[in-house]
Amino acid sequence: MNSFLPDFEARSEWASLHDVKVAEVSPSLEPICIEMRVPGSKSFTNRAMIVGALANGTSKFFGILRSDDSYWCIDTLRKLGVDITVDDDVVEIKGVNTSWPVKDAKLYIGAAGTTARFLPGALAVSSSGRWIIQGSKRMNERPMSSLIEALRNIGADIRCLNEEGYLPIEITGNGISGGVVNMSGSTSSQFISGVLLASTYAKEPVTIQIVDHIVQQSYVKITINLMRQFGVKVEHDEDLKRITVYPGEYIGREMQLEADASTSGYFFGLAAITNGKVRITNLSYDTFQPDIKLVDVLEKMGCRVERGNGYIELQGTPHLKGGFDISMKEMSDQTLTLAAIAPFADGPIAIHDVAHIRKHESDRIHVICESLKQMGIQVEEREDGLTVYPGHPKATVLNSYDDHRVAMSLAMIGARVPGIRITDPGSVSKTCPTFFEELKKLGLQVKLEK
Ligand SMILES: O=C(O)C1=C[C@@H](OP(=O)(O)O)[C@@H](O)[C@H](O)C1
Ligand SMILES: C=C(OP(=O)(O)O)C(=O)O
Repeated sequence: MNSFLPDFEARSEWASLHDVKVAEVSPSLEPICIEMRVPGSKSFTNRAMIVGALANGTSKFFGILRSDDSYWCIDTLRKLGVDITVDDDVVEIKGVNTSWPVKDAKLYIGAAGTTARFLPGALAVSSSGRWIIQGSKRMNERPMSSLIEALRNIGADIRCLNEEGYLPIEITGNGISGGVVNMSGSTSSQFISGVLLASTYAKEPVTIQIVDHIVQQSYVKITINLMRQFGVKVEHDEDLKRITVYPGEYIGREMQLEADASTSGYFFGLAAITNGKVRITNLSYDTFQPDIKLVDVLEKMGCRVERGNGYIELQGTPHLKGGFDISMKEMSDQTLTLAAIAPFADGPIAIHDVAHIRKHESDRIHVICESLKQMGIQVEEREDGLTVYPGHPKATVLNSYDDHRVAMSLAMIGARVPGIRITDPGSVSKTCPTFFEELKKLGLQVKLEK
């Protein structure tokens, strides 16, 4: 694994640390005590872009995330001929009402699971055009088959160009019909979101029946909520086993996007392990973003959480409680955050139900286990999770494996252990190019080596 090479092609103009080889992180000399804002949510940004582009009329989004994932999504939509103006974190987008002006293009979507899973349906609904979607090396290895199969079942014309079920794919715009489609949600919730987003433009209602369970159901709720806010009728039962979308159209509108709860998790985690205090002033507990629930876990571990009106404050503790089992299925992007916090707790923490994250930006279960072991921490790796035992991590050089969450989680350990060295720290640019700048603002000592 040490010969691992990042895929630099997926780093965009919005990435940071282009020529930085190593970031060394060491503890703050003062207790952490900060009020901060976090960048916009990746999930909201890329949904909003695609819905805004499909829509009838103009949309304006405030508080977008500027990162690799959103850069490639916007770049792709521009290559499709959509008129998009970006001014700092505000975007204006002139919807094309499903008629993409550029009818023939090769579209590079970088490493973004969201764009990879939301765009195919958005293209398939068009009545004409032929496009190729290709992704980063890792995105080309990540699963797409349930999505492709489901879209084909409602009439989409999609051809896999290399291996069946993977990018690159060719999509021919021929409209979609509708009907009942059975889907599995156990690999990725994004497949369900991708079919839902397209279904607005089917000729007949589309009903998705989930044959098993949806990992991270909340992301499907975010999709449904957004579709409704853009004027589309969606009905579902209580446990999201059956969801129906009625034919309609998205109507362009203005919208303030939420801050990223997943990014916030690292800063709450930093307060937790240093007995510090972090208040995030543009995030509310009242959100569908599942990762907000990390604060509940940290509260259970002894931290004090204030869920305010438009802010969340977390005060750490000198004595973090461990000794519990937890299912992270519903907030699996925080698995690595909790695994990095776990050595500082007073008992083992066993994380379950996250087998699907082996198919994310890296094989996350394996990578975090290897990294913790490298620091001398005892871990047990299981197919669906891991157990981390209390210990004293040793400073060492750690690979980020081109995975933003690996880099950000391991960097947190530097808040307690001087000299944690992370190679290719620029991988954070997928969702948070400013991460190491923020660490400095918290008081951590960060050295960037070229
Ligand atoms: O829909 C979304 O915005 C997301 C869904 C989740 O993916 P999976 O359901 O594939 O795990 C999550 O991990 C990802 O970061 C964002
Ligand atoms: C899994 C993630 O991203 P993606 O949207 O590429 O699936 C993530 O951000 O942790």
